[in-house]
Amino acid sequence: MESTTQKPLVIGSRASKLAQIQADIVHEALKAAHPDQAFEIRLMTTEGDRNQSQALYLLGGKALWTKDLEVGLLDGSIDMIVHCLKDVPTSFPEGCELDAIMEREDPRDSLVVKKGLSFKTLEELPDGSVIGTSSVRRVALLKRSFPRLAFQDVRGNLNTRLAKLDADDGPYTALILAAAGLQRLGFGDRITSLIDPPILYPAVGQAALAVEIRSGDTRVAQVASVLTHWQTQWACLAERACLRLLEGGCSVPVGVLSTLIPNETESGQKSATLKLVGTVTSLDGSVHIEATVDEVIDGVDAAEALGRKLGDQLIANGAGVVLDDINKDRQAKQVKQNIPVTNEVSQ
Ligand SMILES: NCc1[nH]cc(CCC(=O)O)c1CC(=O)O
Repeated sequence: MESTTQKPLVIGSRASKLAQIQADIVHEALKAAHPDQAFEIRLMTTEGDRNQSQALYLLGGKALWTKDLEVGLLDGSIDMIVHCLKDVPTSFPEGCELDAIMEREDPRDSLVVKKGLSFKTLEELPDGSVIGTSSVRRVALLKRSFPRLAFQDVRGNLNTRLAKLDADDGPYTALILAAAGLQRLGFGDRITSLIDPPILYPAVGQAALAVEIRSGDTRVAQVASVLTHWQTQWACLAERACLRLLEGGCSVPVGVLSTLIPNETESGQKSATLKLVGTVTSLDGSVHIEATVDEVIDGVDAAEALGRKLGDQLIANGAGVVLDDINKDRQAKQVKQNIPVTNEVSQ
């Protein structure tokens, strides 16, 4: 029985503008589904927000963005966390688990050209143009197709990055940003062009929002489950299973393009054909490994098994060498700069 006298459920979120918009999306959907349940949003800054100085590749740790919120989840000050699924590590701290996954928006990355410049596509950019991105996946894949372009780290939330791009004396000609984030933030008009595979394969989980809860909190799990879009959930859990397998000891520029086609079944039992194209690319773009799997699946377990199969295929096709090199490169730089050694990267 739900009643308005029940204590409000607290939705935790980072405090950036994008994170607030995402928390509002979740809040509105939950209110609509549970009119008698009260909710409130609690905003928190995370280590990732506080430390804007170092390259994400070296700083590592997607947990930078999630840990402070997870502490709140575990101490009961919040009941659920809204995340971009892309930023959620593939394994959770003890006591936390992934719950809902919402319908995915456009998973593609986009080119955002500096205001006042008329270039429309990557092809049109002059040699040596500086592309701002902090994602090793984007750098690796773009170096492969556009070795004549230059790449430079850019940090900060989306608003900050766009301001850095447009600054008169700024170094960047263009940024690469997820279309979904720009659209949610109302900056869809800044998308100069969308970048399709095989130029850029999306990051695992890109463009899907997700909710993390306390393990075994059946009440919150039940409340939040209305948010789940099963087609997105199956595809994204498969992608995450692939990434988890590849991370075994190291972290990599991984891209995955998922295509899920629901099957008509007479029994009402859900079923779908899921095709996954996975990529692992060396940091300089010189080695590029691909694999494809395509199967009929009947649930999340089968989705995850298919994701692991994709990971195994990538290893069989030679991804292991790329993974080892990247791991060594990162560790050497971390040691040199006195940064704690970690194995996670920004996607
Ligand atoms: N790493 C930051 C981040 N995490 C999720 C998104 C985009 C929105 C999404 O994938 O849901 C972004 C910005 C970007 O990559 O341009």
